[in-house]
Amino acid sequence: MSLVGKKCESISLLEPNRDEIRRSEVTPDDVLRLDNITDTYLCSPEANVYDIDFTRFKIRDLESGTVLFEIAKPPTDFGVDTEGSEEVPEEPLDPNAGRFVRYQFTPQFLKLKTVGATVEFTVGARPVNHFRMIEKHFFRDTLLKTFDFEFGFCIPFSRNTCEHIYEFPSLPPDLVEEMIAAPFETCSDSFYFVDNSLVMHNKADYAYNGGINN
Ligand SMILES: CCCCCCCCCCCCCC(=O)O
Repeated sequence: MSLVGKKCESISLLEPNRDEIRRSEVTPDDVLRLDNITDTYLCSPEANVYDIDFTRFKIRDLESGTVLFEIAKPPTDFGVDTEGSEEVPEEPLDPNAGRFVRYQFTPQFLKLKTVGATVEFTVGARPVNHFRMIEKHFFRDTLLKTFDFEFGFCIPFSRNTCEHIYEFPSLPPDLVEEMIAAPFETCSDSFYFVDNSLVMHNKADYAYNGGINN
């Protein structure tokens, strides 16, 4: 299927296969070809039939070891119902909650050469084969770099940790200045595939003006 440019709204799903897994038609090759940030999410939250749940994320500078960002998901959040007698899971109001992250870094971040991103995640009852993330970073209409990371195989009900190495692209100084001056116009799409089927799509945007008049 063609997913060229920003016109990515109409994504259909195949009929459930014999395992009743709805496989997305969006392939790794489709997203590798994208030359702009998508206007929409290319799969629904329900596409995550493997119950992959990111529980911890850390970014560190590999040269100095400095931790630049760290977040951990609190244990499963339960609310109390109006009777106060029984705990019931809270329903998120926005179905896309948790699919978008906003990062605020200082200009020094753009001088880094390699960053390690450690992610911890759990998986549900199904074995997860060929878990792969393709992540595309853009500034405005310019593709800065595509990262393609393999998580490999995960056994059912496992908790997994791995660190992926981001090698920064060489950015011209005038582009760096523009990125610093234009907070949140740098953004990324992260596409997660299991067995070449899109199961999750997350988005992020970035400001690199931390510490400058703010
Ligand atoms: C400036 C272009 C290269 C940028 C490399 C950025 C490395 C930061 C890794 C953080 C990505 C997290 C993405 C997410 O949360 O979905």
